[in-house]
Amino acid sequence: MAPAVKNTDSTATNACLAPSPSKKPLSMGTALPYETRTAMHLKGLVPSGVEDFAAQEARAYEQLRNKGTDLEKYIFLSWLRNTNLNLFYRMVLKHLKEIAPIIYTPTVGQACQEFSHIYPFLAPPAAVDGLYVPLNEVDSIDEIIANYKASIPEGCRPETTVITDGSRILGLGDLGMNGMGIPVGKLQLYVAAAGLDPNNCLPIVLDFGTDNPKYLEDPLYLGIRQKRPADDEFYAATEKVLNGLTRAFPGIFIQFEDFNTPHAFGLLDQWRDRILCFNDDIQGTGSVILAGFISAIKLAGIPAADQRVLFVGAGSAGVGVAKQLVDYLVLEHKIPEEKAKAMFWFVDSRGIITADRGDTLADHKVYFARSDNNGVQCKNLEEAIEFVKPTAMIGLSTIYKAFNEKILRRVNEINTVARPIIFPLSNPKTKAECTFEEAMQFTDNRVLFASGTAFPEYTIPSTNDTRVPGQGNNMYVFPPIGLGAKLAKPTSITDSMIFAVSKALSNTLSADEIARGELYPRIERIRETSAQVAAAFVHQAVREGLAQDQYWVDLVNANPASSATSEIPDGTYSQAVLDEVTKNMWAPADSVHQVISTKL
Ligand SMILES: O=C([O-])CC(=O)C(=O)O
Ligand SMILES: [Mg+2]
Repeated sequence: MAPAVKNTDSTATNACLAPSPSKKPLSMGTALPYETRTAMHLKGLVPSGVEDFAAQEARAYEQLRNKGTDLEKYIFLSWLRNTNLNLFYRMVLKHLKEIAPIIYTPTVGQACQEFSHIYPFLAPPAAVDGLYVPLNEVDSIDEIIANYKASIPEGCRPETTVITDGSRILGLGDLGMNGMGIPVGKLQLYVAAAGLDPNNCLPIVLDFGTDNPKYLEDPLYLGIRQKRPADDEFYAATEKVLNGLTRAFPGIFIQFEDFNTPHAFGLLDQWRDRILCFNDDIQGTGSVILAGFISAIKLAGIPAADQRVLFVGAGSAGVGVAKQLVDYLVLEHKIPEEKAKAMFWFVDSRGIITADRGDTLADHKVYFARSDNNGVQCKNLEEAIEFVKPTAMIGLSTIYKAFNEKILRRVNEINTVARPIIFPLSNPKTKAECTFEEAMQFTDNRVLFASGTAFPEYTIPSTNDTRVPGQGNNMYVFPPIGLGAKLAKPTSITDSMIFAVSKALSNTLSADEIARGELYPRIERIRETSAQVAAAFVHQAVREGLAQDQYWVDLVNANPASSATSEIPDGTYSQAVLDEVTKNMWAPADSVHQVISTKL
């Protein structure tokens, strides 16, 4: 893995890690030198051994490895984060490939389902996860935010927030307040992947009830026990929270996450031109899948215009992804919009979505409804495959094993020339349409693959060649978008910025990764690729005239990356901007002296 990028100004970098007079001192335990222990009246309160961060890290890693299940590992890591933030991030960065599937998908899904049962007994102010905003308290949002401000170290100020109401957590459905695990997990990825300062990241759950009877009846459920409000009340309450947030923290970057589909689209439409916000499931997933798709069509062996893409599942993510792909085909491959749109079919629980199938389509499904079906209605995936003869299948159905052996073999058979593109994107593992191993086995190892959740590598038995599955997960894009937004401070996040991000991500692939048929960069180098993607984002924000931070405007103007217009962003960046972005990435401190030298 690339070494953690260091900020040149370690004092500024770690200001929020340092003990502040009014707060509990940073827990560095066994790493505190004798003289500091004496000064802090801690002599005799810790074992006498003084060790460096590397030794602490080795002990923490040993303890992690000794946990029997992934959920126990998740609980241990949450505890570590709350007790020693610096150590937690040192370990996460060092073992990201191993730890990401625990703090993030798939284990975070199980952690959310169990959230009320595994909730720790660490109480504020010692440990504050973020904001829990109950529906009946939205009028007290200023007070809630003031409480939060008082709980974080002096000098820190939230600049990035991930907000959910838990109504559609991954592919797991309505988990109510238990969905808090997602903003917490996403923000850990912001820090690990793109170097956001962890103390300036704010997870928020809107505890607006749940329609899931399992939780309403669970005696240990910690959210409010009532059904979700009607739309009017939902939007009015959300508005109060968002207004409170932007009042307290002007310019804060807001990521909407895992709202049910109508609300995901509704909130984005309502807010995207008013505040600095972004929907990760619509725009983030769309962007990351576009990046994988760009890479896949380069390797598939047929012209882009000959792709026939079958989407399985028609929620916010699916439609968001398909719209990004249409835009790309129009802008990049100069395919007229109607023709590009006709390269896509959607299957939902009633079969292929057509204009004449007899049901009232949800608004977001109308754009892709087919009207060239001559009255033919395909009722299920098998029929749809025979009708469409897809070159690419993108699963966002949350139906476990929907891409079974028969389906995969058939898609492989149809694609004698092109390599089949199979993206089982549903999350977590228990919802994935197929595994990497299955996709390899049932396509004679020809598949171009990306999944939403992390799958193990696969070794082809006959050749002993080990292949790495692409993780088509928005973790490759939301962290750099958040970093780029924090730096350039655009007034809003535009489609062109998202487009630039996809192009930039696809450009990060190394020659070796491309040669091995991989569609995403290896996770071990995610800090490096996040910096590149963030740099492209900053360039695009300036190019569009929306960046408000004069420093970045001047830097980009002095170092233009290309002559791309804002309509067709190319995802390029200059070395000068990349260097500066890299310098602005937070990294955990390497030694106790680095943390305490200026503060004690
Ligand atoms: O969290 C993830 O892994 C991807 C995502 O946003 C979702 O599935 O809702
Ligand atoms: Mg999500």
